[in-house]
Amino acid sequence: MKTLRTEVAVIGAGTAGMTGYRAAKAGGKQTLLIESNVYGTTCARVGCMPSKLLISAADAAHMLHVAPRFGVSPGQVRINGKAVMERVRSERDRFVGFVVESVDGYPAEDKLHGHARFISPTQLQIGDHTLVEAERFVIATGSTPIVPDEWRAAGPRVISSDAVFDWDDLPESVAVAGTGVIGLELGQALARLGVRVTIFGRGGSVAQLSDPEVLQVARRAMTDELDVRFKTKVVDVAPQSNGLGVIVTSEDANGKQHTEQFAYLLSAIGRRPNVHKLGLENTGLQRDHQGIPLYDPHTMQCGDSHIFIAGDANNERPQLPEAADHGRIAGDNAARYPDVQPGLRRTPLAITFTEPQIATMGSSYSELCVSHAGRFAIGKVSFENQGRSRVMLQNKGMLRVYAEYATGRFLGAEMIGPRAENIGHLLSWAVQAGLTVEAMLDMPFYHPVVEEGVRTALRDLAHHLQHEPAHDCPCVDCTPAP
Ligand SMILES: Cc1cc2nc3c(=O)[nH]c(=O)nc-3n(C[C@H](O)[C@H](O)[C@H](O)COP(=O)(O)OP(=O)(O)OC[C@H]3O[C@@H](n4cnc5c(N)ncnc54)[C@H](O)[C@@H]3O)c2cc1C
Ligand SMILES: NC(=O)c1ccc[n+]([C@@H]2O[C@H](COP(=O)([O-])OP(=O)(O)OC[C@H]3O[C@@H](n4cnc5c(N)ncnc54)[C@H](O)[C@@H]3O)[C@@H](O)[C@H]2O)c1
Repeated sequence: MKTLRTEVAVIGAGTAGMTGYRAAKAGGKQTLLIESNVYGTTCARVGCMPSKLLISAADAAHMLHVAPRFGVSPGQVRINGKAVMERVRSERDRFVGFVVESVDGYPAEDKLHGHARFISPTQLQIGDHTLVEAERFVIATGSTPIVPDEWRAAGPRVISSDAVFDWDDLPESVAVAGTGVIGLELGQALARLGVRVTIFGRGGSVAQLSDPEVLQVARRAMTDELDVRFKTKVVDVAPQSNGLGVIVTSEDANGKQHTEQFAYLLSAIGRRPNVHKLGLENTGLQRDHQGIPLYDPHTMQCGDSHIFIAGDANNERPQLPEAADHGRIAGDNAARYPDVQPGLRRTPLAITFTEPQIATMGSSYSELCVSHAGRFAIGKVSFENQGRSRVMLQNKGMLRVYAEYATGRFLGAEMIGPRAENIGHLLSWAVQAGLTVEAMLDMPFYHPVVEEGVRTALRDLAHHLQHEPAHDCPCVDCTPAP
């Protein structure tokens, strides 16, 4: 076995790992980037980019579907599944190509291929070929979709999101398990592209929402358009005898079972951080119940050790911009160690690209019920009669905004509605800037724009801050039942 020595070893060449590698190099350290799979990152290969490509095709189909309501008739709509998937794959390959080009630009001696595993706090074994000795480490190993073993046993027609973007045609039908971000984004996109889709949600959750009023509106918006069955569990999955599909048995809240056939079952029930085959038991690090090392979210340092953890691997906020921020902080601190410094953490912002879009920014309702119980007020707006939303036939949804009683400081918001991706930015910037509701209402609002709906919600919030008692949370943990 070959032995390599380096100052910093970065495990995983995804977004967090690549950013971490560049930060450690910028800190003047000899750095080795270790990757077990192909280069290209989860985001570009099987995540953010191909999913948004599929959603854009679905948006185009949907626009034609609603056009007659404006008096515009597009004629007979045909969806060419092969052409849809061809564009998804070719544009995806283009994005992946840019990432691979970046990695190609790194010096050859900085890269190593193989699965890394700690065999001591300062040593990694890479496959069966190399021993790496390093002074500091960045764990940036990402996450893996969860597919329960009993579903996987039904064969190759049980898939995760990874498989969707390699299809060369759209299937006739897909059962989706999970009403989280992936289940709803992909489920709605496929349904809008003419695929027969049923989405099973074992509870009542909708993506990342926690506000009960927004959740209620979101459930209605989803069930109005899609076959979403809340409070319905997938209890059995078997292969079809011809091997061309799966037989899915589900059970609703009354215990009633239903058996249906689909071409695929897409498991979208969450992703697990890749910390289990890493030999972390050989590092001496303290770990939580999921096996993730305890770390400081401002420095990414695990305990007071020379090991840092970034991106989906730490499961804090499994999103692309966070992976990049984590990676930068971890790589920088690995280079500076032991002089570790807090890095820039931004206000939380999460966007789900369904239609209506879903956005949460700043502190969520469920977080405020814990941190500010009895000390925050709520304002809201429904988009049903909001002028511009109605003009665009996108008048569905609700925004709820939160502020602190004593100071009037804006704390966060949850919404489903039109242009949530833009409103999400606006409101998360306001949280990060520490604005009060009063200061936000002094800002310009044009006409007619969806942001006038934000103003309505803020005016309502200002009123509640002045005249009403503090919002009393009905529950301590408001997360919907799983
Ligand atoms: C379908 C889907 C859609 C998404 N859409 C969005 C979106 O719209 N917006 C958004 O912000 N986020 C989105 N995300 C989330 C986003 O893709 C991830 O948060 C982000 O890519 C995580 O980056 P990472 O660097 O932590 O992990 P990754 O990019 O997965 O990198 C981890 C790397 O580590 C390697 N590795 C693992 N273990 C080892 C080991 N032991 N040795 C060596 N190498 C190892 C892996 O092979 C992998 O290359 C989406 C995710 C999915 C699945
Ligand atoms: N637009 C985006 O930013 C975007 C898009 C896709 C994915 N992502 C990231 O990827 C992560 C993973 O997405 P996801 O949708 O897989 O996870 P998720 O955590 O968003 O949703 C998982 C869903 O599965 C349900 N569930 C869990 N266990 C189950 C079981 N045994 N049976 C049935 N249902 C079960 C949960 O109640 C939940 O509704 C997200 O947290 C997100 O950060 C982000």
